[in-house]
This record gives sequence, structure tokens and C-alpha cells, in this order.
Amino acid sequence: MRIKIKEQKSSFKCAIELSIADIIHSHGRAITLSELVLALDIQPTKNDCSIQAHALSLSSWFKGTELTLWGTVHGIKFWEFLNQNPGINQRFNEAMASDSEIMTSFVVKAECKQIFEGLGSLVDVGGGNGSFSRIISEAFPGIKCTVLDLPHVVANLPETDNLKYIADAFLFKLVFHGLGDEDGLKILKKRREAIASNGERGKVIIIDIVINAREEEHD
Ligand SMILES: C[S@@+](CC[C@H](N)C(=O)[O-])C[C@H]1O[C@@H](n2cnc3c(N)ncnc32)[C@H](O)[C@@H]1O
Repeated sequence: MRIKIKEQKSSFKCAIELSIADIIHSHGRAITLSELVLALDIQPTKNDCSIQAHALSLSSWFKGTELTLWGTVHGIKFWEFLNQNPGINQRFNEAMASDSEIMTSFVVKAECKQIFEGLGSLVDVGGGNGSFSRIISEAFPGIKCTVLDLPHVVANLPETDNLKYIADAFLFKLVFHGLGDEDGLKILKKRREAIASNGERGKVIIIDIVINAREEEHD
């Protein structure tokens, strides 16, 4: 309940900072979302530069192909930004970990418990610093949990017998020739994003059948 009130407060604060009430009032009649976005574009907020930048970019985001507003405003993916800002990265991961703590009571201890019972292994994709998997691994020692996340998120985290982290390399042995080009490309593009922030260590390793390849080529 407290979280809900906090969310409502920050939405309200954001609406005030964006002058949404003033825009609607001066519009003089009911306003559509696209009219509101356009109005935000020409009505910069006086006090807060970052809010102003977000407001100015809202319409570009709506019109453009960039997936997130963050990417439109900063020209960099949010995860890459976190990689470049260790302090914020840590706070973000801690915030996500708090969310896991909140969920524990009803996921592990109450009515959802049976979902995990009897499992032998689990991969927590985009599992952050593994807080959720750590809780699962402690509550269900029989489950081998593997957390897959970006290298800067899982670096130096303590592992246990049944909790491991992976991020450096992805091995696809005899997988791609069984997929269509479209699915194969989709997977490769995603993996490229995932390893991009891992410098020399990030790798996608593919072992597969190549037709008509010259003998000395090992790409
Ligand atoms: C919103 S957080 C959720 C974290 C965790 N699952 C939780 O609920 O607490 C999204 C997570 O996805 C991770 N992530 C984003 N892109 C990724 C990628 N390409 N490969 C692996 N993890 C990725 C981020 O680092 C982040 O930890």
C-alpha cells in the first residue's frame, strides 16, 4: 500500500513538473493524448532540465523507432548507461532486489510455492543481481539456479552450490543450422547487445556446419 501511495505521489509530482494541468487548462477543451504531447513539446518546464529534456523528447519518441524514451533522450541504451555509471547501476540493482524481497512472501512462502516445488534447475533470465534466485535457491536447495544477466550486473557476486551467474559467453553448438535465418538473426542481434558491454571477454561462440567454407577460415 505504501508503495502505491509513493507511486501516486511521484506521478502527481511529475504531472506538476510537466505543467500538465496548465496545458489542459489553457487548451480550453478536452485534450487528446497527441495534443498533450505536442503541447509538452512547446512548453518547456522552467525548473528541471532532465524533466524538460524528457518532455521535449516525448513526441520524437512517439514518432521515432527507438524503443524507449530513455534511448531517445540520452542516445544510449539504459543498460549501457548503467554500465557506464557504477553508482547508479548499484542503486538500480538494489532497488530491483528490494522488489524481490517484497515478492518473496507470496511467491516462495504462500500460494505460489508449488510452482517451484520439484524443480531441478532454473534459469533466471535478466535476473539482475540474483536476489530473487538467491531466495529461491535458499528456500528450495534442490533447485540449481543460474542467473543470466549483463556482465556489469553479475560481476563479483558470491555464488553458492546451487546459485551461479553467467554473462561472458554464449555457446551455440549445432543450433543455428536448425533455425530459420530470421530466428537466427533475432537471437544473434540480442546476444550482440548482451555482450557489447563486456569488452574483450564478451563472446558468442558458434560451432556449426558451414557449407563451402574455405579450410583456413574459422570465423
Ligand atoms: C528490470 S530489471 C529486472 C531484474 C530482475 N529480473 C528483477 O525482477 O529483479 C531487467 C534486467 O534485465 C537485464 N538485461 C537487460 N538487457 C539484457 C540482456 N541483453 N541480456 C541479459 N540481461 C539483460 C538488466 O541488466 C536488468 O538486470
